[in-house]
Amino acid sequence: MTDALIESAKRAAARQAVADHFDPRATHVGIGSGTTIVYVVEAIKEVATDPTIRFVPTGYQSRQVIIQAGLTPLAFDSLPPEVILDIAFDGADEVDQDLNCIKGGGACLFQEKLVAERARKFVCVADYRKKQDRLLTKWPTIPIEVAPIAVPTVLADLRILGSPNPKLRTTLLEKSGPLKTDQDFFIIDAPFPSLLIAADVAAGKGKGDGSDGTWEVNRLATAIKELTGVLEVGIFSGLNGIEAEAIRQKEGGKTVVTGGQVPVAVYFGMQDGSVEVRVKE
Ligand SMILES: O=C[C@H](O)[C@H](O)[C@H](O)COP(=O)(O)O
Repeated sequence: MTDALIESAKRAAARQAVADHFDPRATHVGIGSGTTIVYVVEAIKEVATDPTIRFVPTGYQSRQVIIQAGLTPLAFDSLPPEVILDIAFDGADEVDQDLNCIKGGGACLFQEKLVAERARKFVCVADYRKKQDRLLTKWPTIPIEVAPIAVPTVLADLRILGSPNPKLRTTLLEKSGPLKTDQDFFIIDAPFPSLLIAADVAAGKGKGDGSDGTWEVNRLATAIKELTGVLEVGIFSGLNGIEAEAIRQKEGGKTVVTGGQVPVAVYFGMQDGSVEVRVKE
């Protein structure tokens, strides 16, 4: 398993995701963070001819990738309230059978969630290492963005929720101290046993509410998000953008539907050079 193989898997997945989902008539496009998104931007650059398209970044690195490609960034908080992104692309650290994702390996989960939820369609691109049936199979921890002053409390609360050894993420050079996010917050990485999907709970594989040591994806995301001091949790679960919009329409636009954070499709670049697409069954 060479680095070159992983990089070409990312590039292949990115090219196919862009070919299938990027419409050159788009006006606003979300661009995520990480190493895989670089190949997405590379592929978009080849087909985006309209200079008025605005690309909404999910943080500092993402903005640099957009600028270096000669595309035009637009800050998330400059988006007029009525504007919905035509599409958002991003990477993922691990994806389960239901397309729930762990994100935040690069500490950008908060802005990534804002952008994903603002998009009509959210599409993820990843290499074969990220394709699993359940979350926390190979990727070891849930990234959680936390207010610095709340770190000791949140660490203690996570242990109570069943995380054996949650840790504050440091920079690569450990002596430089905790890693700071684009919001000047910190990241806690919390391990948990591999997460159940809703069908596992229905099949009696565990309660999924933490009481028997098992957690279902949505329930764990909610439990962590409720801890005071947590800005956002790196579990993207629940509805996708199309499902969230369908509920909004049904309710006459009056109901706030939190969600739309799950991708409509995930493109995995495989070891043999093929690309596998996972969509909701
Ligand atoms: O915070 C970072 C993001 O969630 C990334 O999208 C994720 O870590 C995947 O990154 P990469 O494409 O480098 O594997």
